[in-house]
Amino acid sequence: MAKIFRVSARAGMTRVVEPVARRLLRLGVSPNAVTVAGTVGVLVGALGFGARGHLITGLVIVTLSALTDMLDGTMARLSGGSTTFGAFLDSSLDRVADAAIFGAVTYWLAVTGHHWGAVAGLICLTAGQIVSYVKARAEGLGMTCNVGIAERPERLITVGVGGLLSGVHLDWGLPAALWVLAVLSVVTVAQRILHVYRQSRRATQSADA
Ligand SMILES: CCCCCCCC/C=C\CCCCCCCC(=O)OC[C@H](COP(=O)(O)OP(=O)(O)OC[C@H]1O[C@@H](n2ccc(N)nc2=O)[C@H](O)[C@@H]1O)OC(=O)CCCCCCC/C=C\CCCCCCCC
Ligand SMILES: O=P([O-])([O-])O[C@@H]1[C@@H](O)[C@H](O)[C@@H](O)[C@H](O)[C@@H]1O
Ligand SMILES: [Mg+2]
Ligand SMILES: [Mg+2]
Repeated sequence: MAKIFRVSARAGMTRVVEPVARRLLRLGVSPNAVTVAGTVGVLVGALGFGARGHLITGLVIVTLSALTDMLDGTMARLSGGSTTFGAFLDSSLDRVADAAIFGAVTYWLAVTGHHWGAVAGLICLTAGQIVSYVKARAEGLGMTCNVGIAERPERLITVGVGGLLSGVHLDWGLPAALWVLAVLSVVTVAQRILHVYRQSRRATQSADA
């Protein structure tokens, strides 16, 4: 369900993203520059504003910056210049951005006395990084791992909805969203490990046959 929604959301976003990508390419901006700039934007929004309790300002800056993650790949594809380093940089800086976002909200919850919310934030931070690591490791071993109930867009949107609710003084919003996401992230880790297990078992069976 979330996957179908994501695919159609992505198709819709492409219509907006492509003209911007073409224009940036004409201006001589490289996909790698956009990848780096988007990450710096997330760091400023999350650490400079979110962690200090300016949730709405942080949310706006982080959302605009995180959306550039669709722009860099589109620019690379349009220019026929997708690179191995670009793919590596994109995924690696996504991990930095995710750490800043979940680190920021966890810190803010901890210093404002929402200790159980902070615990959920820590689970989201670590489980989210494991979700990505499991996929990267599987791909490094020649397998695929495009499964899971809480992939990156779902994770960002869920924390974004929580940040929005707490930002308009519904204080339960962020802790509640983080607890939902903590469960979904742990489930995603399990789904991915199971997916890799099945692939490797099939590979062993066909090698034996
Ligand atoms: C209660 C539970 C509720 C759950 C509800 C959730 C349901 C939501 C369902 C769907 C979500 C819809 C999302 C919107 C569409 C997103 C579509 C999508 O799939 O986006 C993925 C992308 C891009 O990913 P990626 O970087 O992997 O792809 P690229 O297109 O860039 O291609 C990569 C390849 O390109 C080449 N390349 C790249 C770069 C480069 N420099 N050189 C290159 O060569 C190379 O070949 C690469 O391999 O986007 C994302 O993942 C970004 C997420 C977008 C969503 C943003 C939403 C933000 C919302 C909130 C922000 C949270 C802020 C919280 C802050 C709190 C307060 C501080
Ligand atoms: O595994 P996950 O974190 O849900 O989602 C991943 C992104 O975060 C990563 O940056 C990208 O390069 C991967 O292809 C994958 O889409
Ligand atoms: Mg990208
Ligand atoms: Mg990315």
